[in-house]
Amino acid sequence: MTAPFGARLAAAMDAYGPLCVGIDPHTSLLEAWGLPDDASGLRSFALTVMDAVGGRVAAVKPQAAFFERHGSAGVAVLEEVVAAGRDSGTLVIMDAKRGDIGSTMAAYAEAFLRDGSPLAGDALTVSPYLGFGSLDPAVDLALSSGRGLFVLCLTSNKEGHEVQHARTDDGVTVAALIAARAAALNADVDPLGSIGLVVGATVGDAAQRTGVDLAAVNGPLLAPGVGAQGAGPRELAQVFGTARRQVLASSSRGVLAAGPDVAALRTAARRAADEAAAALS
Ligand SMILES: O=C(O)c1cc(=O)[nH]c(=O)n1[C@@H]1O[C@H](COP(=O)(O)O)[C@@H](O)[C@H]1O
Repeated sequence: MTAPFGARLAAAMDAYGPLCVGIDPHTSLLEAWGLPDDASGLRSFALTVMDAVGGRVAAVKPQAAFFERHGSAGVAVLEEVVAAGRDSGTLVIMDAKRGDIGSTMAAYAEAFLRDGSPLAGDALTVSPYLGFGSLDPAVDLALSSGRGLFVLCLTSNKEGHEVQHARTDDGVTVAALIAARAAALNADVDPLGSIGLVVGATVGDAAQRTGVDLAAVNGPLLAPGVGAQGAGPRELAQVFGTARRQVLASSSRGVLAAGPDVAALRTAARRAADEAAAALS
């Protein structure tokens, strides 16, 4: 029986530091690495990143869009990344941000969270903006298979405010509602629940302003926005306050820009992990 995702992530963060390396093979990065903008270039890029950081960081987060844009050959590379994560003992957070009505969500859950599916990593990013309850099939399958979810709560982009900071008739913000639903699913789990939230490292004091109680979530907090989007150690410490031990900082371009040299990628990932650890200790 696989241990729950929350426990596996907590152990990985203790061992390697609170950093997730995002695998976002942008056209501009393929070019900078001297690779063609096709499935062969994508494969070389993604497997070089796995070679550099596999077994050395807590998690990797392949961004599905950059694989899907190469069609079925790109999706096959995404499957190889999932397998490489499993082989190296590095957790794979599939960043596909799925969200749909419940009956369709069940099919997404089968694709990304079911044992034996080639696209099933250890966790999946999901969007709750069709209603948190629409995610139930993913919640159920994640919990029963030892996997996790990261539910978008306070995203790193400024356009997210209009939805996430909006208030219900009762005056509660949408973000606070989402955080409370995740907290209920993680109640009493030790050391960390498996239903995490996405809270951008760039959001400043948004958690306080929206009434989101991050510490009460008792689950992992994926914090993208580190590096290329401008957040650093100071922002991490400011945004997360007393919830720091739950945070998994995420950086994609900030690390990937060091490639294609494997040693340079390793050094960049180590530096980012050490900085995150210092900021969140
Ligand atoms: O879910 C995410 O990972 C995510 C949520 C969010 O609020 N903001 C955000 O940037 N992301 C993702 O995190 C990655 C950020 O990449 P960099 O800006 O290059 O570090 C991209 O893959 C985004 O899709």
